[in-house]
Amino acid sequence: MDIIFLKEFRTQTLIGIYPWEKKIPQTIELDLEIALPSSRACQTDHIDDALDYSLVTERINSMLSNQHFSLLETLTENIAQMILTEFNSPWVKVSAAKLDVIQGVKKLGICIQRSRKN
Ligand SMILES: Nc1nc2c(c(=O)[nH]1)N=C([C@H](O)[C@@H](O)CO)CN2
Repeated sequence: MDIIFLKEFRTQTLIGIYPWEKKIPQTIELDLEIALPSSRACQTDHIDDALDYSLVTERINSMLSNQHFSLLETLTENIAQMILTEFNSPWVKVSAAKLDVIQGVKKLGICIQRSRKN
């Protein structure tokens, strides 16, 4: 299985359970592993045969700029389901972390793995 990975992808979004978190965007850090539907690009060297990772970051930025999630759980689930359906990936791992939100904890978050149901 071939995998595209994106590490320490930082983006801004409204996230959290508290009233201030519904108004003030926070930086979150995403780590993604995206299984590829095909390894064709390894032979052809054509972007049309690849999963274009720049489209993934654009789509995530667009999703997160238009929505507020209360929980990191729902944020990661929405990203995972979008990647499985829109990018035809068979399997995805999504981690999302908040930075410096609890004293003494540099990063905290959640990591989920999801597979496409055929
Ligand atoms: N399991 C979770 N616990 C908590 C979350 C969360 O998203 N998932 N969020 C918060 C608050 O929004 C907090 O991060 C604000 O500092 C608390 N617990």
